[in-house]
Amino acid sequence: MLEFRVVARDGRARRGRLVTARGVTVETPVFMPVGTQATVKSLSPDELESLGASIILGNTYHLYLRPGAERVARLGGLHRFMAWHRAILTDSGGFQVFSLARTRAVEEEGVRFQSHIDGSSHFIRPETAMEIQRLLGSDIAMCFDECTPYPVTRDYAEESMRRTVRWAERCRRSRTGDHQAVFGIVQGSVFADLRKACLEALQEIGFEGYAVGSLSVGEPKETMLSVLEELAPCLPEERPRYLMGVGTPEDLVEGVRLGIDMFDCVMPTRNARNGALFTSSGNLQIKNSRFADDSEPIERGCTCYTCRRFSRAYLRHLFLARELLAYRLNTLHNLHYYLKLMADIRNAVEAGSFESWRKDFYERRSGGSS
Ligand SMILES: CO[C@@H]1O[C@H](CNc2nc3cc4c(=O)[nH]c(N)nc4cc3[nH]2)[C@H]2OC(C)(C)O[C@@H]12
Ligand SMILES: [Zn+2]
Repeated sequence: MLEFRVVARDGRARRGRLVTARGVTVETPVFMPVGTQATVKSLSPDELESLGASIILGNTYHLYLRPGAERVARLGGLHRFMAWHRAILTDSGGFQVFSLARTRAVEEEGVRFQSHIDGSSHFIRPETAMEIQRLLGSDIAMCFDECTPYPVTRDYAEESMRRTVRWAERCRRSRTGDHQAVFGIVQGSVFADLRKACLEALQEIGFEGYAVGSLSVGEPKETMLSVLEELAPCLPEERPRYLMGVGTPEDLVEGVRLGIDMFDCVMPTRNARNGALFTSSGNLQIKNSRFADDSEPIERGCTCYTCRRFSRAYLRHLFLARELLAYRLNTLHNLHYYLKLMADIRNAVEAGSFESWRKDFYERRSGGSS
């Protein structure tokens, strides 16, 4: 059984503690590095641990297609397979089928799609998605849902949300792994009444945590924030609240302000591989020629492995030369930035100084990118 306790509040912001059934403690608010194919790209599990990561995200869709969930189970499950012994949350495939598969057809029974890897045909039912996550052995499994694109008509959003609720019921009735918690995913696009109806239906079914889905799917920032403003306070107080696929550093700050506990996003790792580096005064693009002779670290005062040893000039050289070390050093810095941001946020909420911390955060960023 997943334990969760709110240990401090500051406005709507919450400081919490989540303990998985396997006994791993996750301090919240928390950012989950994305490890789609059983790896957080370019980093070893030891490096992830030294960065302070406590929980990472894996993907049902990808691991089902390759190397196969039964194979991972035969090899001891996902924790053993990737030698990550802290917590793992697996997304159900609901989003990936819609964002990655070559073709897809949604039916009441499930989703028919063609693999983005080799075009092979597949049919995933809610029960299949839960069986895959049971075989992977993640600590938290997500319901199989339909991620609604943006924008959609209200009729489409309602029909899709009702199907997501029926699928959630089937997921709840499915066999799950020992020590595995299941989170429901709230849908309803940008329609507050549909979002609330979905949440009520999911609470009727009963889940260990509640996620907000179908955001960070191309909608304007203010739309995402207004959906959260309305919905977050309705999410059960005593259960973890997870905002899927979010986001930028500012998104994390605003998400915490509105009462969210858990986040995941490809941004710190994907941007690292594209040379976009996060600093407290904004992003910098390392391939920019102004860094050619810059002996400074990415950010002065950053205590990450990369900033303690290497100059911007060296990182630019590696990136332009497409050296593998470029991706590793950039990823180490970006994930350190995200995980340290969340640690600072946890401290601020716990101290009751989140609003003044937030003001400083934006002041530092309005100083323009370094
Ligand atoms: C900023 O990063 C881009 O935006 C996507 C993240 N945004 C996102 N919204 C999500 C919604 C859902 C959902 O409703 N249900 C389920 N089960 N999972 C979900 C996962 C989601 N992730 C990343 O996905 C791509 C790779 C397209 O670019 C990234
Ligand atoms: Zn750094």
